[in-house]
Order: sequence, then C-alpha cells, then structure tokens
Amino acid sequence: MRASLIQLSVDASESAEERRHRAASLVRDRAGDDLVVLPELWTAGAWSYDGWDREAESVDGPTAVALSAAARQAGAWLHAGSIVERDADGTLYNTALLFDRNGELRGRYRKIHRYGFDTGEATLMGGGDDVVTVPTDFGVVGLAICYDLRFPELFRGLIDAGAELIVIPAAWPAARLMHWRLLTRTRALEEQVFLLACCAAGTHSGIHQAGHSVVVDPWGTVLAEAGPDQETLTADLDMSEVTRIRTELPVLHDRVLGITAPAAR
Ligand SMILES: NC(=O)CCC(=O)C(=O)O
Repeated sequence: MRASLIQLSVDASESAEERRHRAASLVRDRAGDDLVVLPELWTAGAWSYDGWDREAESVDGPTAVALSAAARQAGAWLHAGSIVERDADGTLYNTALLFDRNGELRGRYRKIHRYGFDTGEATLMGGGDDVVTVPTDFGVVGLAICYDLRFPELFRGLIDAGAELIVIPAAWPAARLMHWRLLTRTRALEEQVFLLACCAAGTHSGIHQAGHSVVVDPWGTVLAEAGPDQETLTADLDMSEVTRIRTELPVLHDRVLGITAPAAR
C-alpha cells in the first residue's frame, strides 16, 4: 500500500479556513494513494491556545465536511490529523478523524495524554478514554496523537487490539526533535508495527515545529523521512512485513503480563 504524509505548514499567515482549502487541495492531489495523513490541530494551531475556542467544531463541522469530500475525491483513506472538537457539553478535545475512501468517518480518537502540565491542553481540554483501532482494506490502523508517543502502555494496548499500522499526527517542537526521532523509531520497533508520524511544519505562537515526519517499518527501519519544511512524504508499505517480522523475531510472545512493582515502603 502507498501512504503519504502531508507535513503541512501551520503559521499565522493564513486563516483556518484558508488552511482548510489548502489542505483539502493537497489531499486531492494524492489520488492513487491508499492512505493520506495530516498533522495535529492544523486548523487552529496546536500551540495557539487563544484560538482554540474560536476554531472548535464538532466531528461533522467544517473540517470534517471539507476533508471527507477530499478523501472521496482522492479515493484514499484519509487520516485528517486532529481538530479541536467541542462536544455537546461544551468540553474541548483534541480529536483525530479517520475517513474511508468514500469519505465516511470510520474512526475517531480523543487524545488520551494531554500535553502542557499545568497549562495549555492539560487545562483547556478533556482527555479521551478509549484505545481506538480501525479495520481498513490494507490492515488494522491504530490511532494516537503527538504526546501519546511518550506513553508505551497506549501502544501495547493498540497492538493488543490488533493494530498493524499506527498513525500519529503531531505538532512536535523543533526544540525536542531528538526525542521525536528516538520515540518514533522505538515505538515501531517495540510494537513491531508500521508507524506513520506526521508532524506540522512552520512556526505558530512562537513554537518552531520539528517537521521530520517519518515512516518506520516493524523492524525499526526508516522508510522515509521529511526535512523541516512543508512537504509531502510518500512511502510504499508491504503490510505482510508485520507478520513476517513478528514470526522471525517473536518477542511479543515473550511478554510477561502482570508484572507489578513492589509495594511502596
Ligand atoms: N502537541 C503535543 O502533544 C506536544 C508534545 C511535546 O511537545 C512533547 O512531548 O515533547
């Protein structure tokens, strides 16, 4: 299968609506691909907290409408990155959306681990509860978002739920590029999955984005890696490699479940 990661630039030079048009057009250009991926919170800006309330939308709001149409026109599965979702109670979530080739919404994941400690996402958004996997015509896709990369237990949960390919939209700061590069490779290797991590480019709210979107195979080999600026990164994935590598090096069978720490003294 062929996947493309659109490492979209996000900055203050255009409105969310203008960026939506630009993103939809870039998705339409990927007709022939099997899966197209966008970054985290690319409409509102992942670090532009003061715009989140204004740009918040429902899962059938303007971003979903525009991107569902783009998925249908491209004939590809589309991971539309994440939106600032406002639910019926008014709570905000960082929510990833996965559309199928007909533009139907087939997966929705609310980011579980909220970044910011006592600021930003950690205080302005609610956290998700659900581990989400979605069957597709090329394999089972698991969903995670940006800061989730730091929490291996979520990734174990995803492979226990059958994930063969994990997609991670992100807005990772360039200041921690080294962590991004280590963690993306490590999660693919330890879970023996394909990992597609699509970061934003550009600078918003003073945070320079890392770019360096990456496709890693279940052996931990980087199949494709972007530079720091906007670009579309394409890779061909042989999904049978998941079973081949899990059979050749069956470390997942050697897991010892239920290990607990000794009681605190
Ligand atoms: N948007 C994010 O989740 C940022 C995560 C981050 O900056 C980090 O883990 O470091």
